[in-house]
Amino acid sequence: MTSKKIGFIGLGLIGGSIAKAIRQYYPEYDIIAFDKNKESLALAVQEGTIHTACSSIDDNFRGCTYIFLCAPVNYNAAYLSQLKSLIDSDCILTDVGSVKTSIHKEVIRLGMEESFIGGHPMAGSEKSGFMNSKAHLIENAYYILTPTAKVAKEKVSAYKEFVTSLKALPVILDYNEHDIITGTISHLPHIIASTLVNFVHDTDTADGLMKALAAGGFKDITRIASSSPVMWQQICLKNGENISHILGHYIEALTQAKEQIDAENETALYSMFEDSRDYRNSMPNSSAGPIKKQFALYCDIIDEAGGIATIATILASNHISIKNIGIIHNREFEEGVLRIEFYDEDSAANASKLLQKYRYVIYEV
Ligand SMILES: NC(=O)C1=CN([C@@H]2O[C@H](COP(=O)(O)OP(=O)(O)OC[C@H]3O[C@@H](n4cnc5c(N)ncnc54)[C@H](O)[C@@H]3O)[C@@H](O)[C@H]2O)C=CC1
Ligand SMILES: O=C(O)C(=O)Cc1ccc(O)cc1
Repeated sequence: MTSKKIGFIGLGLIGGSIAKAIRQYYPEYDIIAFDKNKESLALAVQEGTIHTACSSIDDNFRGCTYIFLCAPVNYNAAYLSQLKSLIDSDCILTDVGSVKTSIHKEVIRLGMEESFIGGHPMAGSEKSGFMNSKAHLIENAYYILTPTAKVAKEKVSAYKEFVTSLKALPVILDYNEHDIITGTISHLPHIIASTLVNFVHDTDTADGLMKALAAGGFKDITRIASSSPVMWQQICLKNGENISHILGHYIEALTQAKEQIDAENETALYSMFEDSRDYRNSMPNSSAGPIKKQFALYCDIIDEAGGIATIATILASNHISIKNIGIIHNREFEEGVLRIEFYDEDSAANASKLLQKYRYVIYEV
């Protein structure tokens, strides 16, 4: 296998996760990175994810097979001009930004279309930073590619194959269409989550009862309100036109709901909840969606010191890796149960069998 050099500009949640996936599947590749956060770079070198921490976008980036732009969207576009003189004709320049039209316009303006294939992994979370990055993050997730009109078909095929080899699912889209679709299914929900959280903050009682009583439903639909403010500020600025248009339609939908409530329109209100339930339930629960399928099981544990450690030891000694573990309390599990999340379906199934053998009560929801 030939060793290749891959460059990263921005090594946070997404850049770090892709770099870790490359390290896992291509241990011989040379990975270099520049990030304004020196601590992230030092950690990445220390963990063996990257070989070279660059202090700027310098000559180290010459000779890269792929360069990934993984900073917030404004910065990705701003770095293109610096890269122009560093890349050769074989290099595939790509990004992971949540908005595509703005970076494509800059690529066209700079005459870099032959090198650029836009990218957007539909995976991630409200967390940010290299310390939260994981090699598994993009596994089984759709990975949108937006090639320019002038990039060679061979480059697109090679890049598609590379994305597939990292266990993601490439999907080719036009960059304008991308921004309308993600504006609706990703940018709008983030705005709804943030405005809803701020609305509760602003209208809460003096003793903070709303905050204290907020239940599972509120928390389910507002998880993403904890996302990076700089990232979302830049997404809103760069996809502003689409988002404004989509928000306008969404406000009409809210107004309609208000009218149905004011008119006590029983049929319309029932239909609203029936339609949403049916459509939501028809969405594939497989991992091929913006939010990856979670492979979790729930387990009753004896409320005593060391209970979690015992389970973790049983699983670890059977080579089953835990992705996440924690006690949850909600209406479904009033007493509180241990939720254990795994990286894949097989691990969850094996863990369930194993723990039942040890007489644990397991719920698979
Ligand atoms: N967070 C998510 O779930 C997803 C994010 N994206 C996109 O990925 C990109 C990165 O997002 P995350 O990794 O989540 O954010 P992050 O905040 O975890 O990482 C961004 C990294 O870029 C670095 N950075 C910021 N400004 C920089 C600059 N001027 N020069 C060099 N480095 C700089 C930061 O230090 C940080 O390490 C964004 O463009 C975002 O739109 C795409 C898919 C999912
Ligand atoms: O955490 C979630 O559910 C997300 O929606 C993550 C996310 C954030 C930004 C993107 O461009 C894509 C995915």
